Amino acid sequence: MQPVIVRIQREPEAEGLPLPEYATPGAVGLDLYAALPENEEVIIRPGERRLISTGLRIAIPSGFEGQVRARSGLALNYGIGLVNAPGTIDADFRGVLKVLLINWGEMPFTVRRGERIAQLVISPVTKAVLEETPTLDATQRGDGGFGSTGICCRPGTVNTT
Ligand SMILES: O=c1ccn([C@H]2C[C@H](O)[C@@H](COP(=O)(O)OP(=O)(O)OP(=O)(O)O)O2)c(=O)[nH]1
Ligand SMILES: [Mg+2]
Repeated sequence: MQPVIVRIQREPEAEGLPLPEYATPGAVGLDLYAALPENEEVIIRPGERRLISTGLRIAIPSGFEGQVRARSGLALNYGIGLVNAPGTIDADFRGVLKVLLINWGEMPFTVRRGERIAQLVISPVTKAVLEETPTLDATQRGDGGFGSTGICCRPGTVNTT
C-alpha cells in the first residue's frame, strides 16, 4: 500500500502534543488528541454534545477524504460517540479539525488535554457525474428497502418473537 502524504499544521494549542498516530502498524485510524488547555477540562454530561479541537489543520490531497470516527473503547466503556458519525473532512478544508463528541452513556465524561478522543481515517473517494434520465434499469430489489428482505433473520423468514 502506497501511503498518501497529508500535510499538517499545528495551532499553538497543539504544541507539545503528539501528532495523530496509528496505534499499531495495521491500524487504519490516526488517533486524534484533544487540544484543550492544560488547566481546562470539558465535562460532557449524559445526552450532551461538545465540540473538541484537535488544534490541527490538514491538507488532504484531492481524490481523498478524511473520516472522523469514534473510538470503540470510549463507546463501550463510557457511551462516547460522535454526533455526526463519521465526520467528513473535505480535501479542501483548511480550518482546525474538530471532533463533535456526544455522551450516550449514563455518567458524565471528562475530556482532558492529550486524551485520544477519536480517530481519523484517510480514504480514497470517487466523484460522481450525475446524468438525469427518465427511466432507470430494472433490478431484483427494485423499490424494496428498509427491511424488505427481512428485518432480523435470514431473507424470507419471519421474526415471531
Ligand atoms: O467532525 C467534523 C466534521 C467536519 N469538520 C470540518 C471539515 C469539513 O470539511 C467541514 C465541513 O463539514 P461538513 O461538510 O460535514 O459540514 P456542513 O454542515 O456541510 O458545513 P459546510 O457548509 O461548511 O460544508 O467541517 C470537522 O472539523 N470535524
Ligand atoms: Mg458540507
